[in-house]
Amino acid sequence: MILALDQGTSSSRALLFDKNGQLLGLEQQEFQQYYPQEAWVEHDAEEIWRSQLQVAQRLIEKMQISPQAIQAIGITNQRETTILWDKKTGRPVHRAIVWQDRRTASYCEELKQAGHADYLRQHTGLLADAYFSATKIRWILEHIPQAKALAEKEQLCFGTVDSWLLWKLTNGKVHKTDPSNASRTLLYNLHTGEWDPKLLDIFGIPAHILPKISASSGLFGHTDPALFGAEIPITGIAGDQQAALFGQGCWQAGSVKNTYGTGCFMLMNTGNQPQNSNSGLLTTVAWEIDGQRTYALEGAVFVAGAAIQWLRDSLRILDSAKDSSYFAQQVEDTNGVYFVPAFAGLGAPYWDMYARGAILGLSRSSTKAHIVRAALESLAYQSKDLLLAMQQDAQLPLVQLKVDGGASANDFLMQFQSDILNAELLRPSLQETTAAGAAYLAGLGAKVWTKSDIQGFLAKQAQSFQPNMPATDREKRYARWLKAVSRTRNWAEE
Ligand SMILES: Nc1ncnc2c1ncn2[C@@H]1O[C@H](COP(=O)(O)OP(=O)(O)O)[C@@H](O)[C@H]1O
Ligand SMILES: O=P(O)(O)OC[C@H](O)CO
Repeated sequence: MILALDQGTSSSRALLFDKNGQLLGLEQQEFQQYYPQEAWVEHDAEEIWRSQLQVAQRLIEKMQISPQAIQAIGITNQRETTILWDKKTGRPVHRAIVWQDRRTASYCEELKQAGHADYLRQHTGLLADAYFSATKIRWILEHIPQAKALAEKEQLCFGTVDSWLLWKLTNGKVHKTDPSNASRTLLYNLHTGEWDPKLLDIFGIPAHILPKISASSGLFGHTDPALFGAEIPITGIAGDQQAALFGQGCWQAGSVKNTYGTGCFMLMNTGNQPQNSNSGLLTTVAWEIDGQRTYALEGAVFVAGAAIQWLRDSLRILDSAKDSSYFAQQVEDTNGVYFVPAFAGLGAPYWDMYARGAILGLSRSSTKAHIVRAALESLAYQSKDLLLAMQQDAQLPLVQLKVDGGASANDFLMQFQSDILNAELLRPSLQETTAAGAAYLAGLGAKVWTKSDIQGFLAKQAQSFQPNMPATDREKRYARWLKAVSRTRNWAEE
């Protein structure tokens, strides 16, 4: 059996897979989001750890399995989210600064003005944007005196969520990450596969706080026996979007998946060479296995399912995210309402840190159902923005898209997505592809499975959504979406 730990932005999950790659059980726990200031987003790193440990322990108890039966653990995680902790006590020096947090936007402008954007682009495949970890690390070092003092004594550790969980699982024995997570920090050189000294210098980050980088599949360490009653090897780590790419079986160059979670993330496998984007996409490591790195092009949308969460938790017009489908289908269309959920600026392909959310086209006849429908449609429009950029970079027409993530359970959304893209969507029967990807990497790393075993698991039935919207309708709606997006641009610029 393989245990996958899937630490997402909205919840922590633990999933058990049997020797045939079948999902045996799942435990999940949402945790608190903190919004201390406009466009700041934080998590309590201790709560991330507690919730992740609890779901794993609960699952083992519920399934009534012996911890010795777990052959390996795979970790997958929300990426970029930044945690700094005291090496001696293991206590975080600040709340985790979440990937969506925009507090370092003005510093990113300074980076651009200082002429660093080209170096960043060429060596990391990323942009000078508040999304990535480096500017968040710098912010903590500058604003939290304890962090600075610990750094001076070489007693400070940095990690993305994978490293933090690994550290806690091994009781402080292992400080490592994998290339898929490292490639989201703005500190990792895509070509050498190492932390880049010039980037560390630009950001003023000491090298000794960084984790060691190990292949995504292979032994990272063993769990402390006090946690589960056994020393379980941790043999797979990947950022959640790359894990989903792996879990969807997108192993060949040119294959694409889109994940609908808190955000939306479209990734295309580009093979063993990093490919530059001319269309606002990111170049990233997909995974490293057996000394071979695979790369991907990625389009990232910051707010997707989170817009539905906002309707539920802030506006309180939904009892659950699932209900969005019911309300959306109470009306034939949005009656001209467009919802641009740029709560955290706009990611790919716009990269506008100062865009902010808007609901446009309201009239006296607008209802809750129109707004809910517009929110769901915004996930599909944002994904179309990504796909067009990807097609431009890859020079390939895309006819089929593999989909997954929490919001992909919404049939209304999937049909609308297929219509607006004019492409077939394939939703696998196992929707937990992120966790499956982590389990596969761990299973390979522990030599429980071979690649061909995993290919056998992947050949399962998928549900297909076929496009069914007249071209003129599709084009008209998308043109209105682009107009709506243009109205949100640069809103918060000082
Ligand atoms: N049926 C649904 N319709 C629309 N959105 C949904 C639905 N179910 C879940 N979501 C949204 O999907 C997100 C959760 O998906 P998940 O893949 O678990 O996210 P993450 O990995 O980011 O924590 C939430 O933002 C939630 O609002
Ligand atoms: O938690 P998710 O699934 O929304 O994924 C978050 C991404 O990894 C952020 O880059």
